[in-house]
Amino acid sequence: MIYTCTITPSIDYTVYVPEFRSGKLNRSDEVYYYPGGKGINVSRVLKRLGVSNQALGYAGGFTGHYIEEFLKNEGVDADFIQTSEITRINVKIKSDEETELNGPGPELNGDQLDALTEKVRLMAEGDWFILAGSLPGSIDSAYFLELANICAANQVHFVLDTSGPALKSLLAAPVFLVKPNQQELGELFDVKISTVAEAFRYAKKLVDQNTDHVIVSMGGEGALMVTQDGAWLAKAPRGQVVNTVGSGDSLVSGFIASYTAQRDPLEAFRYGVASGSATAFRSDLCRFEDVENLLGQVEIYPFEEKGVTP
Ligand SMILES: Nc1ncnc2c1ncn2[C@@H]1O[C@H](COP(=O)(O)OP(=O)(O)OP(=O)(O)O)[C@@H](O)[C@H]1O
Ligand SMILES: O=P(O)(O)OC[C@@]1(O)O[C@H](CO)[C@@H](O)[C@@H]1O
Repeated sequence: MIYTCTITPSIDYTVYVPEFRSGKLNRSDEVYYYPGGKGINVSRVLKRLGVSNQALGYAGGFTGHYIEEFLKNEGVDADFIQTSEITRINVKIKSDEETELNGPGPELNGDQLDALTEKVRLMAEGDWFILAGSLPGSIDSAYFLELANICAANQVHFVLDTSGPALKSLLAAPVFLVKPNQQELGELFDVKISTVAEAFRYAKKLVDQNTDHVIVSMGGEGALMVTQDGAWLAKAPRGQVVNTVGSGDSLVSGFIASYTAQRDPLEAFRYGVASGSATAFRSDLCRFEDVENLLGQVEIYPFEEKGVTP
């Protein structure tokens, strides 16, 4: 079974304005209320790709209720631990640029944390645990490391798509896949990464540490995958960008959907990049047909430290 986990879900209040003017009154006649948070996005895309999974995490208040109802209507299985706090609303402004305003995650007490630990303990060998999205600073990183160690002990594949201080400590545990974007990878090492060669160098450090697959996503430029067996660069397909929110999460979904079916990391990488781009070309997340249509347009090249080998 595949489990996603979103500690900090959101409603993504997505507003299209032809020209956004900061400090002024802006009016929009096109708005959407998507359930968000990275793990939830991963779950929704997995479901669209025909892969059954369960969304775990925390939700509360009227916004939490909205998210649960939305997922139920889409047929996405969810089992959230309830919070007394209202789940955040993140504002996504789509104009000539994309502007985001994300709220904080919930304050969680010991019982709420224990309830998640218990769910992780019950996972079986061969299951997948995808921890995605921001991890509140109010929770000690040691807690997340404990979850990672339970996964390792029970041979549950551990996948990470998060950022910040907790990510740094979590990479001490065995990780099947981590998907930082270029900026998040840089933050891990306190450097600014501006070239693929630099991304390769730091991704390789993670592979040499304890991570099987590192995928560094680079927006419209595509992505770089580094494993013990080599490194590959995928060029993203070109298209009309509508809303890139969730494209990184879709990459993770596409990779896992393909990998669990074929156990072929390169094909999974291709499927992941196609899924990420398919989401960038839609207002909401990608659909199965979108991914299949883009698959043939994802070009993959082996990458060597000197550069790309076409
Ligand atoms: N402008 C774009 N054109 C084509 N594909 C894109 C574009 N932006 C993103 N993608 C696709 O989505 C993948 C992930 O994008 P990105 O690096 O922006 O992830 P991210 O920063 O983790 O995003 P998010 O946190 O919103 O999910 C890219 O590797 C690429 O395949
Ligand atoms: O604040 P976080 O947890 O880092 O990111 C949350 C978020 O921006 O990520 C998703 C897209 O990846 C959105 O659905 C959501 O609003």
